[in-house]
Amino acid sequence: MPANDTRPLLSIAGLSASYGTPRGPASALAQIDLELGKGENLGLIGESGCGKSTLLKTVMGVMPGNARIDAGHIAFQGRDLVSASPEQRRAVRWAGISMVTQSALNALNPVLRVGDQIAEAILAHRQVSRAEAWRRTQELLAMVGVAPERARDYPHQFSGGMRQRAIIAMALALEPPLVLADEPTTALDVVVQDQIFRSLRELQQRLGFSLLLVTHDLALVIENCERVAVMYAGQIVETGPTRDVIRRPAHPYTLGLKNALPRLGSRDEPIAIPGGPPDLVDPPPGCRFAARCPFALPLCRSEPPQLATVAPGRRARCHRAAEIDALAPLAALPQTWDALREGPG
Ligand SMILES: Nc1ncnc2c1ncn2[C@@H]1O[C@H](COP(=O)(O)OP(=O)(O)OP(=O)(O)O)[C@@H](O)[C@H]1O
Repeated sequence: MPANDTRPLLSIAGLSASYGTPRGPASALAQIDLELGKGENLGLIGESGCGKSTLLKTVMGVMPGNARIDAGHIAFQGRDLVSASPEQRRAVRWAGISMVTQSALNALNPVLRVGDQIAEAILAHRQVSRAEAWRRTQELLAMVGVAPERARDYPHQFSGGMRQRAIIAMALALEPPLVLADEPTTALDVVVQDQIFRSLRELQQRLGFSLLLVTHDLALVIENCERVAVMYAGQIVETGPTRDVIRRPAHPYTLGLKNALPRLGSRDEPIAIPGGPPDLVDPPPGCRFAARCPFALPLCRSEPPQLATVAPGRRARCHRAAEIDALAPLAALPQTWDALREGPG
């Protein structure tokens, strides 16, 4: 991409995807619009099953066999990946877009030395000698905070944190402009998690990659991502600068997520959002959050809201987004959600 290119690094527009299931297609992603600039960090949050991993796998081009893209585009450096040939896709994978997943144990081959696995990734994409690939591997391990001589170890000789660092080294091996991270530190304790994120940020300063971070941990997003996208039942319901979204959510679901967090310095109990997500095989005709939303109107149950700009740099998918300042204080009250628990009407 030329240095003066002002296009976003990644631009997802109208992306819908589904999984084939015995009951019919499950709408796992619906009309996803998302942009990520060069060097930017975007956090993707939302409850389990909302489609975060599906979105990353779709961008990476590693969807399972029963998944299909139904509509939309994923432009990476201005080129559409949805219509790209398998060869073009392969060329982008790892060299253009790499992925760090939650389970380093599954991502590393237990019978190969860690260093060999990283060196192989380099040799598969770059015209370099084995010696050069090995030198680069040691350099990469040092960069992520693993002693280079440990390159000769097998994965089982590494601690969980070291394995995760090795996976990050592998993801950065070809210096891709975009790194997708799916709960990269969830299995690790908080101290190791902090160390890994510190290294990631340092590496980012040196290498300049963009990061799309999937996590259920809002604190990680607040610390590491300047922008956040909130997902619910396969849709983006809100995006914007992290601080603004957390401080003043523009969507009732984000208000609910905030309530579910333990509040620092407060004796108030976290408030859970009652109910569960809709059936993705037969999603509701209106807003996908309507059944759990204390502010839903008849319109919300019949008309799907669009992801609309609500302030500069901020978008929300809610018919009542304009009234959110009046609704927010109500959302902080447990009885608002209790009414929903007792059933509508
Ligand atoms: N291979 C599959 N076949 C059918 N349905 C699937 C498949 N993989 C995921 N799903 C469904 O697609 C939806 C989105 O799942 P996905 O794993 O993307 O969510 P997630 O937000 O990443 O969840 P988690 O935080 O638990 O990882 C869920 O309803 C899930 O059950």
